Amino acid sequence: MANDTLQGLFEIVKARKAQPEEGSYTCYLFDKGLDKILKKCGEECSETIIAAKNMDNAETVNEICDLFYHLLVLMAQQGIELSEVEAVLEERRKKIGNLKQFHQTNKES
Ligand SMILES: N=c1c2ncn([C@@H]3O[C@H](COP(=O)(O)OP(=O)(O)OP(=O)(O)O)[C@@H](O)[C@H]3O)c2ncn1[C@@H]1O[C@H](COP(=O)(O)O)[C@@H](O)[C@H]1O
Repeated sequence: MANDTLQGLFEIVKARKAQPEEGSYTCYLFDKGLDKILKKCGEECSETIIAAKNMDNAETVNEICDLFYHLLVLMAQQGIELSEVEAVLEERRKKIGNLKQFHQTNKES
């Protein structure tokens, strides 16, 4: 579900890059270029931290959505596919499982 939502948004972001559209905020970011996109990622990250420190979950969720969106714009800008991120996460998931098993085995012996 979350995967489909991110994938759907990413498809729109990539479509904006391929075919600029009037009034599109995404196109505005691509026009400005990498430095602007990186600045926005930094800002949204800071705003997420502030919202979380304020214990405001509704605001934190909003800021996480802004951050996800800007990260997807960054990925499109750099030619990174969502499948590359998923593949790394999937590899890590396997490794974490192995590590737990390793600690468990060591404790028992
Ligand atoms: N998910 C988002 C999304 N999240 C955040 N934002 C924009 O990110 C900006 C963040 O707000 P800020 O106040 O930090 O920035 P700002 O002052 O508006 O802009 P800057 O001058 O600082 O760049 C807002 O303008 C939001 O509208 C988004 N803009 C677009 N999308 C989605 O992207 C898709 C394409 O949108 P368009 O490119 O606008 O057609 C649509 O499906 C949208 O839902």
